[in-house]
Amino acid sequence: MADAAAAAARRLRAFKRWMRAHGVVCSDALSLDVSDPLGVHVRAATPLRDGDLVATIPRGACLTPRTTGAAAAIEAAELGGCLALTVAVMYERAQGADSPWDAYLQLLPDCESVPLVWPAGEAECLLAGTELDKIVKQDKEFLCEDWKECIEPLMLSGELDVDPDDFSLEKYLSAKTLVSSRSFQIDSYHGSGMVPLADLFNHKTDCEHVHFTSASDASDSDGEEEEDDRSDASADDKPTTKNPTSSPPGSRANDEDLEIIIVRDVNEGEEVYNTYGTMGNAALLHRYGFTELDNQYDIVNIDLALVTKWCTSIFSGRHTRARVSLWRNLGYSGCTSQDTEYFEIAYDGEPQLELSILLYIINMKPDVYDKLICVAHGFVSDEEHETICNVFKFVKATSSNQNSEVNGLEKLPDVKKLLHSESVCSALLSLADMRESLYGSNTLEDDEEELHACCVVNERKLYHSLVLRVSERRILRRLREFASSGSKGRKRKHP
Ligand SMILES: C[S@@+](CC[C@H](N)C(=O)[O-])C[C@H]1O[C@@H](n2cnc3c(N)ncnc32)[C@H](O)[C@@H]1O
Repeated sequence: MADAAAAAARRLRAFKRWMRAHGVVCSDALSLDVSDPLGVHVRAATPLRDGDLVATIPRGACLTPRTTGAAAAIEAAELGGCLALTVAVMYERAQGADSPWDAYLQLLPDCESVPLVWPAGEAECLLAGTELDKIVKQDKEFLCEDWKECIEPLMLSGELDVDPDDFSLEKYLSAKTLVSSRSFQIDSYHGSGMVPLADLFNHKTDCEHVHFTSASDASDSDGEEEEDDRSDASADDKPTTKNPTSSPPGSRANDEDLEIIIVRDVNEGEEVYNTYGTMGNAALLHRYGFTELDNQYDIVNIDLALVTKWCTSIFSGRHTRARVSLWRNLGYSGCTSQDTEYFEIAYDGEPQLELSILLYIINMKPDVYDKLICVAHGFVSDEEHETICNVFKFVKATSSNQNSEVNGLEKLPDVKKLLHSESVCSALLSLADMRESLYGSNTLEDDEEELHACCVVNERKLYHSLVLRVSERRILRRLREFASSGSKGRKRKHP
């Protein structure tokens, strides 16, 4: 333990020398704390005030596909985005002490503990039923393909003169985890890169203390991400330096330094946080290997396939297909990712509007449905809730079971109120149960108890996967509360 602490302190001293040699200026007001085995923390050595400039970093000090010794080979192989940066990181790591970034790279972990590099059996078991269950398996498949198609040929071409062990699939996945958890969009010339010092700040949702910006930053606008890696599910959330679009793509580098500026006061001794974006726990664990308790951006998804499974357990397959088709003809769809269509359940348990509308249509009485399909095309509007308003009005006019609440129906809250019907809520309760069953036989209370007893330092994978499971299952509990409030005291009837 003492040896590990001494080695960490040595690496930090070497990094500080490296910063001085490369023109990276870090204010004495920031202290870099390497005493935690889980990683570096940046702290305030003295009180920090909004507007304080605490560091400047020359763009040339950043490790990018342009600045690496492998730049020519990367360009010749026409690698772009995340793949190009991952090759740059692998190449510089392979150079060891000869790499200009050696002291910086030595400060980084071998890999970030994201599910991509968890042993396959462990990932399967720990993530069963969660939002990451399928994604991690797909990631691995895509990255293996990328390695076979791009990295192996580059290595075999001899252009880089590297030891094949340094470009193995395992090393590729490790470098990829660093790129996914630490890279920034710098500017259109450098693209995405590793920014020494800037990548030492940890994340806190909606409570960051620092912003990264360039010296001539006038526009204060985030840059466009040049991202071609299909497995990089949350590329939108990547932290960016500000004003990166000031030079056109492919033009010469902008030589202004990147700056780190305080945007929220920090007391002496407190940790100085950045934000990596507004992300739920699934995205945080997927990309960065950690989670946050009580994360307001958490969601849980219900696949359309689960909805149709529920529907066919009550109605016929024909009924299911016809109702989904009417829903689509009214202009509705779910969210899509790769080959899956799904609906989001928000942190507070509220289902995505499109899901409630689908359940409403599924439960519609056959005679009303038969009349509606003939006129549905005329109801479609650009305003999603206007379409469903038209449907409500039609149902009211057609159905014997007239609903006076339809009068004056204009705003989204009115629509939501009508969708909070007995039949929709009862379907939501069934869907919550079906979604919950994917987690296996443990109850939410079992998971909460296990989380309570779990040590984040010694059982990091278990801890963060439990936070993810518990967060998702609490949302399902809130969905049940939401749905139960809709069915209370009402008689079961068709909409
Ligand atoms: C950009 S680095 C931040 C610096 C990092 N702590 C280090 O040791 O270099 C991102 C990584 O830091 C860790 N991290 C960042 N914010 C965290 C948080 N709020 N809780 C736990 N780990 C965090 C995760 O391992 C993440 O992948």
